[in-house]
Amino acid sequence: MAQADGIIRIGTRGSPLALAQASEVRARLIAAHGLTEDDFAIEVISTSGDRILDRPLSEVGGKGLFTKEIEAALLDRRIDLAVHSSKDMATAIPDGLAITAFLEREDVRDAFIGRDAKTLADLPEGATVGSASLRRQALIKRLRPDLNTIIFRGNVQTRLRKLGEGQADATLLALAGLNRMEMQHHATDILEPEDFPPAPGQGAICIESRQGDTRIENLVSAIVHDETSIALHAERAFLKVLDGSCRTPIAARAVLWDSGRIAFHGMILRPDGTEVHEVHDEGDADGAVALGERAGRSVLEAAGPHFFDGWGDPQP
Ligand SMILES: NCc1[nH]cc(CCC(=O)O)c1CC(=O)O
Repeated sequence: MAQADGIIRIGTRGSPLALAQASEVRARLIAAHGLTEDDFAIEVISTSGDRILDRPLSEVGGKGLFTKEIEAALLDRRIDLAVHSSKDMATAIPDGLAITAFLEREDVRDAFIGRDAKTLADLPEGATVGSASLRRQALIKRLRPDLNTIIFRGNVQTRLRKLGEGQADATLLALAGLNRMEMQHHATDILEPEDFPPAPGQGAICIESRQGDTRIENLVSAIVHDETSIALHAERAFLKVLDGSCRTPIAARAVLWDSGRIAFHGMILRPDGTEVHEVHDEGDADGAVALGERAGRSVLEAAGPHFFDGWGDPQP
């Protein structure tokens, strides 16, 4: 491709996982278009989610925390495309921006990383699990009400360090992130998604760019993964229906099978794991959004109007 268009500036967070994801996007674009590394600049942007490390995300303002500053850089034209973990993306995208690609999904499952006990079942009564994720805390308490959960913030390396220091007996991390950093040997077990469904979007990288920026849209269209996009549309539609409170633990997994059918599993939980509402449904791939919305409405209805009471104010 001719370089008259200029350097492609990729915006990313600075964590090792974020940088690995940005390099993967760059490598895929290089392979798809015969470009070289010199055609790209990787701009590291610090986000509030990287700076505020002493509070759970749900208290600081939820999902936008890992994306707001990067989206501002897109709107200011300091970068041309942003690489995100889909799991960190709010369902509302700022005016003028759009998700232009979902890449092929990595493993969607959560990994268990234990110090002495190698599996969740083997943890002794009253053991402590570190996690910043409301979903993981609630799923743990549902399966093991005797366990204590403490907040583990920071990037993957920080959390593994805290575990190594003995601040908890175990932690959970997305296997996708460990795989991308070639750190999968830290996992002592893998949690099955039927018992331990992932966060909507887990394991999938997405690219965000300015609406109408056809240079970037054309470039990234070559690396879009259709099946992942369909699954993500269903999972994000489910999330959007439930978005009233970012303190709600929400899990969802859409799987494509039999050329064009989607199997959908969604769940909402009370943060202490004592109440769970889940849905299994299926539908055609071309109705992915409708399937996710229907599943979202069905768990909302099962949960009833008071399910969300008493967890603090919904985020704006
Ligand atoms: N908020 C942190 C975050 N965002 C995405 C991932 C994992 C990678 C992915 O889901 O694609 C992680 C770390 C983790 O949960 O272990």
